[in-house]
Amino acid sequence: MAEPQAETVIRVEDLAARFGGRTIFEHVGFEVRRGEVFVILGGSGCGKSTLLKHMIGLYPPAEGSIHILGEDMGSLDGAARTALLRRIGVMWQSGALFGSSTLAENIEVPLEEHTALPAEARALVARVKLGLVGLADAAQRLPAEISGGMAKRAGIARAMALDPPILFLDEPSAGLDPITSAGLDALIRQLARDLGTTFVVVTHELQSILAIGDRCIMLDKDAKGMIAEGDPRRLRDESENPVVRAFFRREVLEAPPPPRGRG
Ligand SMILES: Nc1ncnc2c1ncn2[C@@H]1O[C@H](COP(=O)(O)OP(=O)(O)OP(=O)(O)O)[C@@H](O)[C@H]1O
Repeated sequence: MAEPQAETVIRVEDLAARFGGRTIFEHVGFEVRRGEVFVILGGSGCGKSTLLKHMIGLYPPAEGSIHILGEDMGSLDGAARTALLRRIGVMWQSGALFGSSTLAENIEVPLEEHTALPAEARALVARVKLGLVGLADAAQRLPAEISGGMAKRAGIARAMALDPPILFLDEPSAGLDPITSAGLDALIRQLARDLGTTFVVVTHELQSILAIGDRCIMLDKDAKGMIAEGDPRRLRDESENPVVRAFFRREVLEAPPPPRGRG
């Protein structure tokens, strides 16, 4: 969990996203602090992925600004922009591994692209990163030979290859069963705690939000913007916004039943 006064590593101010004149959201503003797991949540189509893509510089803001590690994303170009982008890691929903390369080779790709490390050092870094996500024994396997949960872990290991202080995860639980998803949540918390990595996680999985999120924001399609910000457990218990309450309650009802045969 982040220190109360931890440094701000991301500052989003009055951000608007529009496509062809259509507003997806506007007046979005929040801060992410070093070492916390920050969750972007909301129903389908509210703009979670669009916000993430703005934060990693894939889309220019229609209005407003995004500062990452003190740098204004919008004002950087060329080498300064590349240098900043190297300091953030991204794991896309699918894991997006290269199918014909082993897991170790997958992790070496960003090292080959962005560093002058010799082959033995790259191999060593790949082993360390796979060890961090519990895949030390799977280094020589191909993506087709591993489970969905392992592919997500490998995707996180690859996103960590260059030791970024901030990691963005797009729907990490998508396509996973509840037990595998809970294991991934535990890994995310462990990495945040042990390495001090800041996580920004896009998800609409309530169990994950409550398990990993120090703080969150909730986007809403109808409001075209943010409708809540804060500790997700407090929002669940105390929010007076009916949409926020419905979001948490609906999904609680959809959660799997507790195991039978106890008590
Ligand atoms: N490049 C784009 N051009 C035009 N419209 C886009 C583009 N990217 C996203 N949109 C639109 O923005 C809206 C929000 O999409 P987005 O994928 O960000 O939502 P989301 O909250 O991540 O949804 P989900 O949970 O279903 O993935 C959608 O209506 C989508 O069609």
